[in-house]
Amino acid sequence: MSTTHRILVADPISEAGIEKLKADPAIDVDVRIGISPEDLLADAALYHGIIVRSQTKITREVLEKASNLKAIGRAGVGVDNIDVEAATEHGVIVMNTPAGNTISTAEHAFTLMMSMARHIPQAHASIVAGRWDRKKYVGVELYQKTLLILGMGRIGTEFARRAMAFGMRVIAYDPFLSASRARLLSVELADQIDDALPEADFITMHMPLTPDTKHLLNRERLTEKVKPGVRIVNCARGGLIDEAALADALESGRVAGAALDVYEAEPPGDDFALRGSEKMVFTPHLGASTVEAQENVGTEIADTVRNQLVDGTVVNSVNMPSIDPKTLEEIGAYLTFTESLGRLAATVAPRNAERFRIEYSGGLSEKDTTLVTRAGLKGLIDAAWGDTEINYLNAPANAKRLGLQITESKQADPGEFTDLIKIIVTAGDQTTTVAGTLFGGKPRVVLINDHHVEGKAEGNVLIVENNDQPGMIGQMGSILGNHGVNIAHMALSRSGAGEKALVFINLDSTPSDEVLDELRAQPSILSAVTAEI
Ligand SMILES: NC(=O)C1=CN([C@@H]2O[C@H](COP(=O)(O)OP(=O)(O)OC[C@H]3O[C@@H](n4cnc5c(N)ncnc54)[C@H](O)[C@@H]3O)[C@@H](O)[C@H]2O)C=CC1
Ligand SMILES: O=C(O)CCC(=O)C(=O)O
Repeated sequence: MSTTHRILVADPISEAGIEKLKADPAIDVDVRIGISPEDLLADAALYHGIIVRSQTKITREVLEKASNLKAIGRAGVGVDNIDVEAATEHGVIVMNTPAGNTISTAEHAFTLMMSMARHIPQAHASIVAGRWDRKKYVGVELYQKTLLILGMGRIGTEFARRAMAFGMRVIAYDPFLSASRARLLSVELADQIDDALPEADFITMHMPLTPDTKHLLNRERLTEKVKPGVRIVNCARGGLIDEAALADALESGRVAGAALDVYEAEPPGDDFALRGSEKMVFTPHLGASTVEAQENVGTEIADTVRNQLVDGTVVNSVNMPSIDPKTLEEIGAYLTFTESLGRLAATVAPRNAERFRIEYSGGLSEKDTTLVTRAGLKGLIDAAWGDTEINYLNAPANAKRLGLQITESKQADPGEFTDLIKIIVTAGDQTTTVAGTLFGGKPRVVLINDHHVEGKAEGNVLIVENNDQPGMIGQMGSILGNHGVNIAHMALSRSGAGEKALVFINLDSTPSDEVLDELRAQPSILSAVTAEI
């Protein structure tokens, strides 16, 4: 029976995007534009997917109520209206449409720069008011001026192309931009923002708002570092500029003008210091508001959220590595198996694990194993801490919360296996190792601490450590048989004759505590643990 996935469209997206969802039999779509925060909280549990632009806030509170939610789609770039950390903790994938509005936003920012350079909005208003102010609105050319681009990503790059066509010298400041990429784009790369600020006649900002970028243009930079007479454009995020400091810098004349599409508070409140300034150009967050950009992001986000819910595909996620159907097929077989290994490790390891190390050898060492590691972690945390809410997405965040350190290593040489996955769990000075592989596609446990076994990594398992002496297998078999527990498969291992031995038993049912107590009471049985892996 096919499942229907219910998607809420909470903000306006293109009709084409909504039509795509409506036409899909696997999707049940609710279009509730402008849904109130109260209604969103009340109905959050109804939805598997939610699509937003920037109006609807997906808060931690909403995520706590949204017990069926799997995916949030943002028709646009910035995800500041979504509590991504809370989404990750709740195992909800957040995806956006990074490229769909790049051109529109770059064109809008460029338009703001030109309007500011030539006082277009002020001159227009003066005509509307019945004046003919030809002397008042003398502008400046862009030609041969120096432009500083702060944030040379998609939009910054498109802005640079347009600026060069106008004959501007372009400097880029972006800590993540390599020298070779800067050369390729024909821009000068600034190592330090403060070295570039005194050179720029124009500055444009194209980076996300993060704790590092908040008030990047702060009071000191706006009043002491920028070139006197600079003009500034911000079409990225409001908090990048200290608006109060900008108002003072405009007042003093250090900054000649500024053009904003984004604000510290949206919409700006009554206390908005810049509102009355003649040197300002404003638009109400219109960067992505074109027919083309909205068509792009609306259809793209509809596909992205639909594909995630229906096929498990992850693209353009801000909190999860991308996974396409081909990779999913390549590593899919290892996911459940590695989760089983994680559960097994939790069963054999002492409580309060502090470190989780996963080693890949052989063919797997060449693949993207991010999700496989998360699968192992999920199995361990679920079995050791009883956290059934754990999933591939929130496993690393939960490991951090539990104080569990994670390391991953890879080596090409697989030893005697084609692929080998080893999980090593450490608690204090105790270390537990389990390893497994796929034999002809069948999951097998091949190592438990220093015991080499060949156990089936599935279902109910019983692991018994005992002194190697005659009659032990019969003893275990009788205890299990007396309690009606049937053995499906058994694998034996011993360090050497008369030393310690390990028996890995697959059972048809879960043995009771009574069975385990009876086994543990045998003088030659050193330990007996059971798990459903
Ligand atoms: N006004 C509007 O309607 C729109 C605004 N935006 C905003 O524009 C911004 C840029 O968008 P894209 O170019 O698509 O993003 P992007 O991710 O392609 O580029 C952002 C760039 O900022 C750089 N960066 C990060 N931290 C930095 C720092 N501390 N200093 C300097 N550079 C830093 C990154 O390395 C990256 O190259 C985003 O904040 C986005 O939310 C995007 C679309 C529409
Ligand atoms: O949805 C919108 O119009 C806002 C676009 C935006 O700011 C973004 O994509 O980051």
